[in-house]
Amino acid sequence: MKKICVIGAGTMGAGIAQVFAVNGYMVVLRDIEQEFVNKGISIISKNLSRMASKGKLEEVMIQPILSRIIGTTDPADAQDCDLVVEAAVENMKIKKQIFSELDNICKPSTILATNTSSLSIAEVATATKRPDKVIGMHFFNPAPVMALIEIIKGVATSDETFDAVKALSLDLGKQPVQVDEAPGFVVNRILIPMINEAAAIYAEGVASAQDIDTAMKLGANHPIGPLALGDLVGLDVCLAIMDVLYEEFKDSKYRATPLLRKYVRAGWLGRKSGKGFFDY
Ligand SMILES: CC(=O)CC(=O)SCCNC(=O)CCNC(=O)[C@H](O)C(C)(C)COP(=O)(O)OP(=O)(O)OC[C@H]1O[C@@H](n2cnc3c(N)ncnc32)[C@H](O)[C@@H]1OP(=O)(O)O
Ligand SMILES: NC(=O)C1=CN([C@@H]2O[C@H](COP(=O)(O)OP(=O)(O)OC[C@H]3O[C@@H](n4cnc5c(N)ncnc54)[C@H](O)[C@@H]3O)[C@@H](O)[C@H]2O)C=CC1
Repeated sequence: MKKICVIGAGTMGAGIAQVFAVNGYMVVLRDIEQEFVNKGISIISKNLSRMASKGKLEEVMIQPILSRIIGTTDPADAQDCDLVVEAAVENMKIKKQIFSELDNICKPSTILATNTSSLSIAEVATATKRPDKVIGMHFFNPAPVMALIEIIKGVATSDETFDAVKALSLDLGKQPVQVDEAPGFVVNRILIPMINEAAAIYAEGVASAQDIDTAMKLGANHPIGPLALGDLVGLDVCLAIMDVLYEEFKDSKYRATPLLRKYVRAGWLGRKSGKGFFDY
């Protein structure tokens, strides 16, 4: 595989595009508005400069890496890509629309992957005529830093598709883990309910947001507190995951804390909106 299309230039799409470009792949980075594409590319540029300032990347490499990323709003630019990684919003209806469009645009051999946090790969695949080539390729935030990729097979995903995505993940320097489709896969089924619980503790006035995060950093050796992590992930994404877990398991332990929904309704999404549990 040489040419990758990343759909969505947001929190994850920009990071995923960076990972591929740094590893020598050509990347088409597509979003629905040019300003979102531009913002994604500027975040990548800033990250590369930060890496260079820390001696993690030769300054002279920045331009060649950026030149491998083509920003676009035109869906047709995915046409000659060997793999698509979709990182648009965590909404099944929108993902199915995207996959149906990609199925008509991309060459028959193209693998269509989704970076979904929790949604059914099998259901996304029903929007295409190539369910054997639809797979979950789940990067973690921030994608340039986190080593894990959960590779999630839908019921119809072929072994050939799985093997190709596993080999690609290793080529990116990542550590793939095989997951058979289940709500929330592995990490999110454990991690996001923890964030939700931290929000509940905060809502009940048990401790301040800062102290909840300090407690978990000092008491559980987490690198970042659960509320700051929720702000990093995006409270909209956290809420979407909790709603999927609750919908799929019908178990009240996955009920989203009302405060989380209130913040999302207020547009308090965390880092990406400038305010969540903390101000940015
Ligand atoms: C929701 C889903 O579907 C799945 C998910 O992603 S769940 C969330 C999973 N992610 C996590 O749990 C993140 C846990 N947090 C951490 O690991 C760390 O807090 C962190 C890596 C995010 C930041 O680390 P930190 O030590 O607090 O800050 P900092 O020193 O600035 O960053 C450490 C390194 O990461 C890099 N970095 C930090 N944030 C970055 C970003 N957004 N993009 C790129 N690089 C970043 C820094 O440049 C630095 O790199 P070097 O070590 O090469 O210098
Ligand atoms: N935020 C996180 O920590 C993680 C999120 N994910 C998953 O990755 C996906 C993206 O999440 P984020 O990057 O956080 O979201 P985000 O909200 O930061 O970015 C989503 C981007 O998709 C774009 N978009 C929406 N509809 C589109 C379409 N039809 N075509 C192209 N682009 C479109 C939006 O304009 C936006 O720029 C979601 O499925 C999420 O669950 C996976 C791992 C971690």
